[in-house]
Amino acid sequence: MQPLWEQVTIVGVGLIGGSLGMALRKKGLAKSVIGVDVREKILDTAVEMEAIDRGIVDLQAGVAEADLVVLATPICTSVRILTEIAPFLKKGCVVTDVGSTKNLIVETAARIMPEGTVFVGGHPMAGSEQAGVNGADLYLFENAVHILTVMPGTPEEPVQKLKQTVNSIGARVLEMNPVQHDFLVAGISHLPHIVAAALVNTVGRLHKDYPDILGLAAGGFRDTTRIASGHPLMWRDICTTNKEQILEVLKIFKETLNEMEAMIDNCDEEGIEAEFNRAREIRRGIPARMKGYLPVLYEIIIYVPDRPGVIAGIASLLGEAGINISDIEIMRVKEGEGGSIRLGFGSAEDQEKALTLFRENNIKAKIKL
Ligand SMILES: NC(=O)c1ccc[n+]([C@@H]2O[C@H](COP(=O)([O-])OP(=O)(O)OC[C@H]3O[C@@H](n4cnc5c(N)ncnc54)[C@H](O)[C@@H]3O)[C@@H](O)[C@H]2O)c1
Ligand SMILES: O=C(O)C(=O)C[C@]1(C(=O)O)C=C[C@@H](O)C=C1
Repeated sequence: MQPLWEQVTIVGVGLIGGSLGMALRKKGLAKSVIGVDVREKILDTAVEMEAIDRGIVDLQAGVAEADLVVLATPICTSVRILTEIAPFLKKGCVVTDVGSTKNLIVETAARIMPEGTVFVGGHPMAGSEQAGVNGADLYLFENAVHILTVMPGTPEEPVQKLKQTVNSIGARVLEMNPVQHDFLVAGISHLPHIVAAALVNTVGRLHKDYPDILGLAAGGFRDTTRIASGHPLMWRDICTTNKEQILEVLKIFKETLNEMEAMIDNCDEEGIEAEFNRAREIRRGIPARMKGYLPVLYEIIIYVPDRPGVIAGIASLLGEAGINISDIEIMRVKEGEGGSIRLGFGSAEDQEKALTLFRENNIKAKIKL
């Protein structure tokens, strides 16, 4: 692909910045990708992981020649860095960010961006609980929604270039204003993190008197609390820069919790069942095959004996039939006996073909709904 940018500078080559650098380089979207971070060691790792072409610790020098700057540090740091770099940006430079909240940085940009430069806020709705460049993933943005907060009066050409960049790394652009963005993500992203942390800390309190409690954690506790392992500093910045919106959704959450508490207290069987039914229905509304809005995987679960070479056998069976495996996970295994494997395919057609193939070969298989 023809490079869209001469030089992209990513400030903060961590999980998101590193993943973005990998995707930009892989797709040939920039002639060079420069990384700026606080320590040489991080930059060396980023070069080794092919996330950047070259690293530089000096912020001013790192952005001076860039025609696209991406701020990918914790949000309060990005706001501070934007203020610091603004006077040194070259004419025509486009600045975007990946921060989880948008009001503060968009307001700051409106005040300080020099004439001839453009700021467009960004937020990829993809990530993980890991932090740092070692957690970066070339395919992190594949099928993810990438929100852009394009403000009225922003020149069309840089916006189009940015949209093309986002689309080229496999994500899908969704335009939103920062106020609406911050309220919606308070509900769909920030509340879950706060609740997960509160859940873990509640069990932490029990842990004092019942030290064995963590050993009892099954799928439910693990599934609902994965994100509680996220970077505390990142989440601190999210909470402080989205205070009002988070407080608003927390109020609704507490009301919901209080209602459930009352139902349980009153042994209101009908009410409890209705509440769980409502939750089940709403959750079913999340498109099952989608991360964000685009289709991702068509999945099958197979049950196989625990024997050396089983996975290789499955892979070649599918390979010979021209079916590509998009994702594979060993779900459960009893050593020496057998286990279940989840396989993901790129289309319903491949899923159907694979199911037939497994059944023809006496491999127990079912579609994962
Ligand atoms: N983690 C996620 O799931 C996720 C998802 C979407 C958006 N975001 C947003 O992306 C941003 C980055 O998050 P992350 O998860 O990649 O964090 P991270 O901790 O993995 O990476 C941040 C990087 O910024 C560097 N950094 C910190 N201060 C710096 C400074 N002053 N100058 C230069 N570099 C500096 C750190 O060394 C680190 O390499 C945050 O604003 C976050 O809100 C995160
Ligand atoms: O950990 C994940 O799987 C994430 O998608 C991280 C997540 C989220 O849960 O909403 C967290 C913060 C971001 O701003 C975007 C994404």
